[in-house]
Amino acid sequence: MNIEDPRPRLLKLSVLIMLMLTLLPTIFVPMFVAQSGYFTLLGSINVLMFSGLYLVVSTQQPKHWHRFLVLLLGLLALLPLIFISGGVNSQFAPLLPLLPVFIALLSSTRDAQFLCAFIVLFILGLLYFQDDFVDLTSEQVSINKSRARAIWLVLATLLGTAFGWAFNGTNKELRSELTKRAYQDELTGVKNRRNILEVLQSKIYNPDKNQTLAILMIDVDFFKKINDTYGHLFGDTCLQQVAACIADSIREESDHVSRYGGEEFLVILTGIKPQQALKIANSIRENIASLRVKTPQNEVLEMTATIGCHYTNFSQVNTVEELIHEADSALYQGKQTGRNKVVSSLEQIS
Ligand SMILES: Nc1nc2c(ncn2[C@@H]2O[C@H](COP(=O)(O)OP(=O)(O)OP(=O)(O)O)[C@@H](O)[C@H]2O)c(=O)[nH]1
Repeated sequence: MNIEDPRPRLLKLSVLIMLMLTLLPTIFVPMFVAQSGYFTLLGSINVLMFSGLYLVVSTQQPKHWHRFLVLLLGLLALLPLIFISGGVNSQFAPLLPLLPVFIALLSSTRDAQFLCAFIVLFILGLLYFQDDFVDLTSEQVSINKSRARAIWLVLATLLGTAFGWAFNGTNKELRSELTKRAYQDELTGVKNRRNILEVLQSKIYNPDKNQTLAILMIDVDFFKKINDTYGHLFGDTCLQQVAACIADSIREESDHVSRYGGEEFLVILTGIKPQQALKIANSIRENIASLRVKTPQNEVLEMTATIGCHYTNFSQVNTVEELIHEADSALYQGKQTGRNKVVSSLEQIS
């Protein structure tokens, strides 16, 4: 359960930006500036590469290797242009520090770090072998100026990578906080209603149809009276204790507990036999009944809960609503017939 990953959308947008960044200068720059035909040739090849890439990322489901393709084509587009236009003095060289930022946002911090190391070595190599390249711009630049530009390019690349790194760290924290808030009940820390409904939904629509399940709808008895007598804050403390008590009574690996709303909790027990389900339901009821909560007046409060239990098999379930309705009906029956009991669709006990 996770918030949607924005990177596939970012990837598509980035490829579109790269396409525009190659298409527009290839068309318009020759209209205003006299330059070698090689630039137009390389520009046209880049336009073709990015058009193809845009087609791939916009027509296919996002795949991990798309990000590497973007990285590879980005380098293939940029490096030859830099080679023929003056190395570290090229007008394209300032685009190099942007690449690790792009890759950090589109792929991962680790990929950005690798790319950063590659670009730094590339810049140093450009400076070292400066005189061995053909510079089609024929611009004369002193060695001191070239060194200064190389230093600034290296610094900008390192800073760009550090920015991507920091951004990804913060983004990861925010996303996990957002996921937690979206799926966890703030008061009790157990799953919230949305979360448990998604768990049920996924179990109904995914295979393993022969798996059995029991749905327990648990409602604290006379909770309004607790609130009215001791106040809402104390009521909240009681709900926290009940939630913890239910969580302690179920099997961590196969069962789920949620606060369905107000003083109502929904529990899912999976891959379980009917008698086991009733045993767990009953132990939850007994454990809640044995809770002792100290009131603000230093009294000791005892609580009870009524539990509606519906037992079935995923092959017999069509909708989540149908399941909830069955457990709700059993709970209603329990409330009508005295509370502090488990009422099951299989049999009634205690
Ligand atoms: N403290 C607290 N109270 C809540 C919360 N959500 C719902 N309630 C209260 O829970 C009470 C539910 O009352 P009722 O639905 O009448 O049920 P009940 O008093 O438990 O009676 P039965 O369910 O019939 O046994 C109401 O007073 C709500 O205000 C919450 O988050 N905190």
